[in-house]
Amino acid sequence: MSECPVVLNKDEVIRLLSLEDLIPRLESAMGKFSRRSTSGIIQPVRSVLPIHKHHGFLGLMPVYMADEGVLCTKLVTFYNRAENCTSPSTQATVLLFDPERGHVTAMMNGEAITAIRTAAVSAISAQLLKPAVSDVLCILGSGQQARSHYDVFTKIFKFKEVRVWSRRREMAERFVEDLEEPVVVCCSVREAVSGADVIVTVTGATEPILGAEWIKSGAHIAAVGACRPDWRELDDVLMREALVYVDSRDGAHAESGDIILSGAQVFGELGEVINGSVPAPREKTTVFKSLGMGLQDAVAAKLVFDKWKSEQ
Ligand SMILES: NC(=O)C1=CN([C@@H]2O[C@H](COP(=O)(O)OP(=O)(O)OC[C@H]3O[C@@H](n4cnc5c(N)ncnc54)[C@H](O)[C@@H]3O)[C@@H](O)[C@H]2O)C=CC1
Ligand SMILES: O=C([O-])C1=[NH+]CCC1
Repeated sequence: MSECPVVLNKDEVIRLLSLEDLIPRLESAMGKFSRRSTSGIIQPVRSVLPIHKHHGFLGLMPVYMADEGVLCTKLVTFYNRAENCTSPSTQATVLLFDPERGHVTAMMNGEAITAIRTAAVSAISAQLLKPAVSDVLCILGSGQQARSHYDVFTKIFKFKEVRVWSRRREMAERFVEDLEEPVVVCCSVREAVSGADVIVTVTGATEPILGAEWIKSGAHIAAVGACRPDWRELDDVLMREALVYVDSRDGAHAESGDIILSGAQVFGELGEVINGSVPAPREKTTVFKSLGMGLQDAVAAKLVFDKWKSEQ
């Protein structure tokens, strides 16, 4: 190693990563990614190594953005484990490299990056696809992603009501205890999503928990969990009847149980909507099936590192 990398912990990443800077950079990078041949971005579908014995996975998410001079990879572990386990179910480290010389320039906490960039991408999907009048936000799940989605969505949008459901009610109650604004704790998914304009699914579910029959026509769903080809959050009818958008078609066809097992057609990539090459009819029920891309981590990590350098 020719130089020692800068090491940034979770608090530093949170301090250095501004949502205002992140969102336009993500839009621009995802738009560019969806232009493929002219994009100058190399991002293979993530390699995922199963850790059978412990119900977990190790994902490797490299990306090279030639025009931006960004070479990056995230290493992420994610587990499907009991709620009483004290370790976070998603943990990650992001490495930035010098693309010319090959050494690592920065190593940073990837949990913060994963939480913030995933919520920011979901917010971009909601900005483009949610109903013109969106008063009610519903969050299904009460973990790390639930919190980052709550923070980002309530910062960017104005909802009249926010609801949360968690499989164990006490987890939802604990979730709302930390919040300054009132959030309604719901007893069932059906109650939580009924009449909601925007629904975020951020659970560790492996079977569908959200059915088409409970959802208001025209709602927008940011479906963030179920990142394995045999895991589900949404039922077949919802997947087949909604317009389904993804972050990456290749990723979705390789990794999304909601898409693979329902046989749903992908209507477009979020980047294509950003580019204006795929329509975004707000009156239709829409699903953004998020899987996460190395590109999103790279954009966030570069922002963090550039900000850190500007302070030296
Ligand atoms: N699309 C993306 O870019 C990313 C997706 N994820 C995925 O998002 C989901 C949430 O991640 P975290 O918030 O980090 O996890 P977490 O463990 O902090 O929260 C998971 C939540 O799901 C609930 N849950 C677990 N099993 C369930 C089940 N069978 N039915 C209903 N609820 C259940 C838990 O009670 C908890 O509220 C996971 O599936 C994770 O793999 C995580 C990071 C990025
Ligand atoms: O993009 C990401 O980091 C992940 N997606 C699913 C689990 C972790």
